[in-house]
Amino acid sequence: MYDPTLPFQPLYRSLLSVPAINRRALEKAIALECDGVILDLEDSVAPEKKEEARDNLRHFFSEPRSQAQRIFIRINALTSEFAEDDMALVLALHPHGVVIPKVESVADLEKASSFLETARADLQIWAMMETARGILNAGLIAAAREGIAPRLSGFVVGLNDLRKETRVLPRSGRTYLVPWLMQVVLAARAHGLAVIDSVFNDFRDGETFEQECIQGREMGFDGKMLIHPAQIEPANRHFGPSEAEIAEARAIAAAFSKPENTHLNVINLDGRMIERLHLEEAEKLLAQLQQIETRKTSP
Ligand SMILES: CC(C)(COP(=O)(O)OP(=O)(O)OC[C@H]1O[C@@H](n2cnc3c(N)ncnc32)[C@H](O)[C@@H]1OP(=O)(O)O)[C@@H](O)C(=O)NCCC(=O)NCCSC(=O)C[C@H](O)C(=O)O
Ligand SMILES: [Mg+2]
Repeated sequence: MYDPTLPFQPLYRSLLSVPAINRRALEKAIALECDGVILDLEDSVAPEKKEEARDNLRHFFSEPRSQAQRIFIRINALTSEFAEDDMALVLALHPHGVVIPKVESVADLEKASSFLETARADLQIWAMMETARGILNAGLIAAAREGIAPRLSGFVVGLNDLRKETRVLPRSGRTYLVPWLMQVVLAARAHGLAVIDSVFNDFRDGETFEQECIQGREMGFDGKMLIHPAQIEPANRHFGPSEAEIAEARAIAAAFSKPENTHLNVINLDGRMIERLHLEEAEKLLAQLQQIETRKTSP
């Protein structure tokens, strides 16, 4: 069963992007059931509105808000004239993490880390994987977590930028993009990062969105970056454990807890070979379920 001693793994099923310039959306975001919000200072804010958007975030952080949501700030590109002021804001507001757009190299992470030298150790860096160079270097970038960028905690794919640069057309099933998506997942998993699938722009097309969530989950993503509140419920559903997975995890945990199986590493469960690695997976899934249940009841 659920073991409270397992390390705390935050939920990242649904990360909603909220334009920092949109006060109404910022107000609404607090009460939404997404696992996290990405307060966006980059693409959704016009250049002349950046300072007003930063002011909105100062106000947002001064208000009481849900402890259940992870809060990220997406800054402008490190090469832009806005990055320094954005990072100063991040230092002042202490979100859970800062999302760096268009990360292409380890040097980008070094630069981001240097801005945050005086920040609390738990302030995370998340990197957007959304350029051709970024995807090519995904393994090296992820490995920086074990070297010069220990704050690095997650990747978020950005397909709008990646499609623009590579000219891959938006087609059903994301056929030509799948190898690059899998490269990002592989790099993230090799170095213990969370990994989040890209936004889906047609927020009124719920059916295709659900298919993309199913695909993202099958590819190994932890969750999806979202642009609209209507996408939260399906993302939470598809990136959370299904009824069948819960039943299976419980059956595996129950089987290994039987006295006759205590000293066995491999057992026969209804005609299938089950090993202790499956028990670890089952325990992780049940821990995630427990967190989801707790979220429903916590303010
Ligand atoms: C896309 C939108 C501009 C649509 O907004 P709107 O026209 O207001 O839609 P609705 O009328 O359907 O909205 C219904 C209510 O929901 C609120 N709302 C909408 N979106 C959000 C949101 N993101 N967060 C919180 N609340 C939201 C509206 O205010 C309405 O409320 P009410 O007034 O009570 O009825 C809009 O959805 C939007 O701006 N979305 C986010 C855009 C964004 O953040 N873009 C940047 C991230 S995308 C990205 O990162 C791409 C990546 O870099 C890449 O390369 O791929
Ligand atoms: Mg982008």
